[in-house]
Amino acid sequence: MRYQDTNVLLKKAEAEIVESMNIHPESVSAPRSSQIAAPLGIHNTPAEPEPKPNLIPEQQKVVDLILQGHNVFYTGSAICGKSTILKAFVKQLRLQKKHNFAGWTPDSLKKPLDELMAKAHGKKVFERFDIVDVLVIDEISIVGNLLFKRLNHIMKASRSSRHKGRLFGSVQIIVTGDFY
Ligand SMILES: Nc1ncnc2c1ncn2[C@@H]1O[C@H](COP(=O)(O)OP(=O)(O)OP(=O)(O)O)[C@@H](O)[C@H]1O
Repeated sequence: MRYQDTNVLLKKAEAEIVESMNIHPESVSAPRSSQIAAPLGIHNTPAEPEPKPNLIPEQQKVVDLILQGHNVFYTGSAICGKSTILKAFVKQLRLQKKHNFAGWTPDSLKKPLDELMAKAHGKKVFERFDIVDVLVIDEISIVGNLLFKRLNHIMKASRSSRHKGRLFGSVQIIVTGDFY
């Protein structure tokens, strides 16, 4: 989006300069256009990745609560900065070597509960479940209540004895998304 905007600006600036210099637009070749644009500080180079924005206090507060280990649900209208929060705390959790991936796909959860329970007791999945510290669920508006309940059920049953029976097997739950 930003890259497109830059191109529009570049074209506009070029047209204005061409007009003021009384040059016929078709006679302006590509290399010349970049020479014209450069003095204006507009460069026709590929877009660089956007720098990470500094979090505003509300965003930082959510990140802090998550890093303190709270279960958090945060929401807000489209493009209000939810993913920016997510990227910030996932980065921090990774630095703390916390595991946040249980290895499930949405398809896994379509399977019968018994099958999922049995798998969750299998060595590999069990090990993965057991080391999970944080479960992050994005786009919560498309996650049905039943799926959420099943997930709780399976995690309660599959985590090792010290976490067994506790809500989501004591895994920290972060939920985000919007309903707009
Ligand atoms: N604190 C901030 N300062 C400056 N820009 C920010 C800040 N937080 C977010 N942004 C910018 O706002 C835009 C939208 O942010 P983000 O993608 O995090 O929103 P979102 O709520 O996740 O959007 P969506 O609802 O589409 O998933 C991005 O370009 C992002 O870089």
